[in-house]
Amino acid sequence: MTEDHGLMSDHSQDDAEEQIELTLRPQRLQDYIGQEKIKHELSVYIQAAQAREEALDHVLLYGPPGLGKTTLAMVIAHEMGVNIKTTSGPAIEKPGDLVAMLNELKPGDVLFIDEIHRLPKVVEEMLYSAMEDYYIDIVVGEGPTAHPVHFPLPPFTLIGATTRAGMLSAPLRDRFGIVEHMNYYNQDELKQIIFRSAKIFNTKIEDEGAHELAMRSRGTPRIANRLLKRVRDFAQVAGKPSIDSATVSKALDLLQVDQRGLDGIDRKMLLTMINYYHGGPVGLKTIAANIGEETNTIEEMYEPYLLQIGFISRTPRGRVVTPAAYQHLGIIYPTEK
Ligand SMILES: Nc1ncnc2c1ncn2[C@@H]1O[C@H](COP(=O)(O)OP(=O)(O)OP(=O)(O)O)[C@@H](O)[C@H]1O
Ligand SMILES: [Mg+2]
Repeated sequence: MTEDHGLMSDHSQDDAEEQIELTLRPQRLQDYIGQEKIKHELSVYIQAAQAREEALDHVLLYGPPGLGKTTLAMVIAHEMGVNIKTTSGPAIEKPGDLVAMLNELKPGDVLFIDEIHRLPKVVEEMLYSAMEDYYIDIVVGEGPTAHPVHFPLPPFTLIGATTRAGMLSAPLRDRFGIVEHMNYYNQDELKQIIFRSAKIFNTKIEDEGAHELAMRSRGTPRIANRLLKRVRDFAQVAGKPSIDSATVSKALDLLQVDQRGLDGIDRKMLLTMINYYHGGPVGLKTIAANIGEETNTIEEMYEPYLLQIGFISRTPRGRVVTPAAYQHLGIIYPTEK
């Protein structure tokens, strides 16, 4: 089978930024940093499927944005030695779009659907039989000439990515044999990712610089890589031969990314809860309305990290700001609430 990973099917892939993104992406499981439990499990399933000469079971990857779901899907295809076609839930508007994608699959190929929770219902329902028994039934023609056509598919692997598994309907979720929860990366893993990316960028970064950057990257490789690019610019303009921790601090202070990786919106959210609601409990909708963000954005992008580092907690009555967050923000925790 060829090495076409279907990358060219994405519209914006030809600009330089995207090219760098491609080189940044590890190709093999062994180059994929962190997520040890997931990698271990996948390597077993991949070896077993290969030995049986079968397609890998369908895989659902869920977790906050930027943790490497797309990258992992490509790694899986690469390890299986098959092609990957990539698309996303919102891009598949009608059943015909899905049929066109499925039609291109060869035995064992991977179909990657990002944001799979955003598939239209009719398309999702077609996936049920495609995933379970490798066929789809479509209706061809209209009115009196309309007739059903049974359309067999080659055995294939669907890899779905979503920010929250709870957003998938039960019938869809149940059809994934392998379900993996992606976790935030620890400092050490982020440092490794930063060193790896720096090497690809042909940039030198000192150990302390990488450490500082890792601390401010929200446990997220995509953020680490993005901040690395910006910090590199600052170091270059300042004429530094390598990125040191002072340069990282200075650049990220300017970018308003603080020492725990919180950005303006995180701080606005915490401060709103503290200043207007005595630190909570506050309902999600109230927070969203106050800071002018969608509830979804808060739930998928901001809240998981704040929960992870213990800056907020969830109670049945709403979100609560923790003493650790007060301390981080330099605000005295009210003794009486
Ligand atoms: N484990 C990893 N090791 C090395 N680099 C990684 C790893 N995970 C992600 N990256 C890098 O981080 C960036 C973001 O990864 P990717 O696009 O796969 O994230 P994602 O989880 O699919 O994000 P989203 O959920 O927003 O689509 C890429 O540049 C990728 O190379
Ligand atoms: Mg992605």
